[in-house]
Amino acid sequence: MPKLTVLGVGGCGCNTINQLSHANLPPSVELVSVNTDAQAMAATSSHARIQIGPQTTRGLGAGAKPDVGCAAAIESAQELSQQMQHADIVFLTAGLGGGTGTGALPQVARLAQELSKPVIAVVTMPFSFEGQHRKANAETGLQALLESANAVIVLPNDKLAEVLGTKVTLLNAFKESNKILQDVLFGLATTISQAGLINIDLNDFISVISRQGRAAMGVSNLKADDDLVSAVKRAMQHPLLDNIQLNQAQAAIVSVVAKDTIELSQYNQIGATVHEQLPKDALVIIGLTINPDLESELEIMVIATGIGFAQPEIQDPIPAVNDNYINVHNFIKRPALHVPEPLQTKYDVDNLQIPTYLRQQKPPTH
Ligand SMILES: Nc1nc2c(ncn2[C@@H]2O[C@H](COP(=O)(O)OP(=O)(O)OP(=O)(O)O)[C@@H](O)[C@H]2O)c(=O)[nH]1
Repeated sequence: MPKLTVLGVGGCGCNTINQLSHANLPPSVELVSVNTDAQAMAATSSHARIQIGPQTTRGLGAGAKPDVGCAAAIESAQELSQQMQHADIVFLTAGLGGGTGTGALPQVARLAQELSKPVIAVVTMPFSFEGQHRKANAETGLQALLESANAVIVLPNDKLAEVLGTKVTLLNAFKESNKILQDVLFGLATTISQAGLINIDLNDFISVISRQGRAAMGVSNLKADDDLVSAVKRAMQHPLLDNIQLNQAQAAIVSVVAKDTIELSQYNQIGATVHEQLPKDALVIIGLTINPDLESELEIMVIATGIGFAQPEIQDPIPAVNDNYINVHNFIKRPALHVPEPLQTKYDVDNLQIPTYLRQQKPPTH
């Protein structure tokens, strides 16, 4: 079974790993926490831990300096490479804007690239109220990452307030943002290892995710009397993702799970809707798995890759006051972000949930 290795780098990356470790992911997914901050990392639950840059940072974090994060990754390059060498696909995740994630993530992606591993990175951009300095750090880190990772999925933290409402707690908002990676991992791990009626194998995945650039990902399901075209579009436009131009995507992988009553016309419609959103010459791979016990009519997962670099958004939804105005950084520095209760959201949570067939799937036996 293909092995997916996920490295969460820095405070945000380790929060995500911690959350994933409670998510009952398939055994083919390996979770690794990577941090300069020894104390914060010790509180993260994962399969493996790598404290990077023990000489450079003495276990005390990178102090919001990306140069320090970068030096730490270089110092620990051997350990990082060893951890990734048996992976079939490498996932990287971090919050950009601080020191460790911003500086180390592009280095880790480069190491994975040297090992010829396909790399998907999922990163957050800081809230506007965290200030210009963090924002500029994050933009620089993102550019460096786009050069070394293949597919980069960007989640601007400002979208959390926009989509979830300003009353959502910070912990719940983070949980929702970290859940996107969880959905991707469930989708990928299960789809590649599952024999479908129309099969998607690891090589199909690699040919799609190897396209350099930004990426989009989403899942949705179709209930009785629902509109199929809207369900496909929902899977292609996750509300927490950065505004990206799907009409520039070079490739997409679409995994459809359906009851045995799926009609040929529905299958065609899914393909046609995905093609309509992408350039004419985009590579689209569609897999189909039949599951007679599915709760909904259909479940759709889409990953679109190779998207050109979108222009950064010009206006700040929340004006930055100064770098110390609200220090989210210190807030989230608390060890072991606990996993909060399910939250109420303004959008239709069902359409963003992990597909039922993935949730209900029993871990494969080796
Ligand atoms: N969505 C989300 N964003 C987070 C989370 N934790 C931190 N962030 C964001 O990520 C940015 C970077 O914070 P950290 O990950 O703590 O920083 P770091 O990479 O460890 O860097 P140093 O602490 O300077 O070594 C913050 O400015 C926040 O915008 C989280 O759990 N979820």
